[in-house]
Amino acid sequence: MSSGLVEAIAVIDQRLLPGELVVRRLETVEAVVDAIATLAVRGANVIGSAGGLGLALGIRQGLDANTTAEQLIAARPTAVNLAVAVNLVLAAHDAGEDPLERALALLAEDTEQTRLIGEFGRAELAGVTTVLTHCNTGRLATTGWGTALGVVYAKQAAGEEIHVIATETRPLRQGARLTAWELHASGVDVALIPDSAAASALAQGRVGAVIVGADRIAANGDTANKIGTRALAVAAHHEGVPFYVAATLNAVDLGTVSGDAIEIEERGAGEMLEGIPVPIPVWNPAFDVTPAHLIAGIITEAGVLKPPFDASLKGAIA
Ligand SMILES: CSC[C@H]1O[C@H](OP(=O)(O)O)[C@H](O)[C@@H]1O
Repeated sequence: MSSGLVEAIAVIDQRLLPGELVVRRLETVEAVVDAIATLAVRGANVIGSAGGLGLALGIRQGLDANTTAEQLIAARPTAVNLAVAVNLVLAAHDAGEDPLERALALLAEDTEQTRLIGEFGRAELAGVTTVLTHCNTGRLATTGWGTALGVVYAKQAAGEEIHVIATETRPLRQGARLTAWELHASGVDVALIPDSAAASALAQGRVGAVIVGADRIAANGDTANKIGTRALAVAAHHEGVPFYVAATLNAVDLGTVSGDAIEIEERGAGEMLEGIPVPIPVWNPAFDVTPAHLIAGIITEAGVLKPPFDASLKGAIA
C-alpha cells in the first residue's frame, strides 16, 4: 500500500475468533460496510479506523466521496468513532490532502491515545488488583492495546498485580471469544463469568473496580456501551464498587445532549435464536446507556475526567 494508493483493506474476521484466524481482503466499499455491519470488524475504535480507510478506498476507486462517507457511517449508528473518522478523512480529501495518509494517521493516533488511556487508568486504579470488564475493548477493538483493556495491559506492563473478571457478553460473546482469549494469550490472569453472575461477583467483594469501553459519550457523560453495561453500573453502584468508562475522546459527542438522544442499534433475531428453529419474537439492542451519575470517571487520553462531566468533557474536547 503506497501513499495515496489503497487497493484493499486486510482485516481479521472477528466473528470466527478464537477458533479460526481468518484475514479477509476488503476490495470494495460495500465489503467494508458489510464487514462493519456484520461485526467481522468490530469495536468502536476499529470500526472508525475501517471507516476512514474505506473512504480512502472508495475515493481511490473514483466513487463520490460524500455518498461513500454516508454509506460507511450508516453501517452502524451508535459508535460515534465511525462518523468522526470518516468525516475527518472526508475533510482531508475536501482540503486536497491525501485521504489515505489521513486515514493512516488516525490509526497511529488511536494507538497513542490508547497508550495514554492505559497510563492514566493505571494511576487512577492504583492498588486495584481485580477489575471486571464487559465486551471487548482490547487489541482487536483498537489499533493499540485497548481502552478498558488498555488499563489492564498498562498495569501488567508495569509489573502490577491485575486479575480480570470478564463477562461472557451475550449474545455475540465478545467477552468469552475475544477478551478472555486475548488476555489469556497475553498472560493476564482472567476468569470468564456468565453475564448473569456479575452482580454476585460484585456482591461477594470479588471486584475492586468495573471498567468498560464506550461507543458514544453524550455531553452530560451518559454513556452508550455494549448491552449489559447499564446493569453492571447499577450493580456496582449498589455494592459501592467504582465504575469507570475508558474511551478515546473521539467517542465523545458533545452534539448529543444526553443519553436519551443516542441512537441504539438493534440487531436481528438470528443472534439470539441460534439453534432455536422457532420464529420467536426478539428484542436485541446492541447497546444500552449508563447514566452519568453512576460513572466515577471517564479515562481518556487527556486524563481521567470526573463529574460534573458536562464541564470536564467540554474542557477536554476544547
Ligand atoms: C474500544 S471498543 C468500544 C466498544 O465497542 C464494542 O461494541 P461492538 O463489539 O458491538 O463493536 C463494545 O461496546 C465496546 O465497549
